[in-house]
Amino acid sequence: LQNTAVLILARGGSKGVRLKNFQTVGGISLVGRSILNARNAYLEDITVSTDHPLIALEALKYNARILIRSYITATDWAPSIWGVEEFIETRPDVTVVVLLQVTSPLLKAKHLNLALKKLHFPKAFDCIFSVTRSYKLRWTFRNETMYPVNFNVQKRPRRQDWSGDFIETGSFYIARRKLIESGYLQNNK
Ligand SMILES: CC(=O)N[C@H]1[C@H]([C@H](O)[C@H](O)CO)O[C@](O)(C(=O)O)C[C@@H]1O
Repeated sequence: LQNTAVLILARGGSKGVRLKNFQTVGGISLVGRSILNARNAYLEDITVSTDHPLIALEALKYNARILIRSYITATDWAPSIWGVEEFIETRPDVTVVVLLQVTSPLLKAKHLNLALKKLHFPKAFDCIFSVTRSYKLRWTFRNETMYPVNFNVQKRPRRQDWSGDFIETGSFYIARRKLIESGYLQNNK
């Protein structure tokens, strides 16, 4: 049986927008929105990992659990996986982690549910994350030269010629414990 937990990483020290995770969209804070999104997807085990008292209070207001984030995992240079690893260390019972990013407040509970179903069917996948399909033809600039990234200039694909690229939306990352324990949120399985 799977023990699915939602994790929301919401540190206080955001660089771009001050106390970003506490900012509101339509009168509800980003942290609050993530918690409500999880709950609307029938996920009850919700933890907000933070290093900031105001964010912790906000999370409590929505009846989420709090994890006091360590200094290291709350720094500017810490990747999310560190915060996820810190969380599962405190929760040996958890087998699946749903990482919700507060920067995607418009996530639909329906999509989160579909993703969770996909984790188990048609087979047991290690991870599921949110992407959008893109047919945009991309170029990169390296060593003073432009290079096509995802197509061949001599054989430019038409939209109907290929299945496109998948771009992470950053909305959610679902991963099984064993994958996280190996140090990653994603693989191709
Ligand atoms: C799970 C994860 O890796 N989250 C990372 C996200 C996603 O890569 C991005 O949302 C994808 O669109 O980007 C950051 O917010 C960023 O670059 O500032 C850092 C954060 O650690």
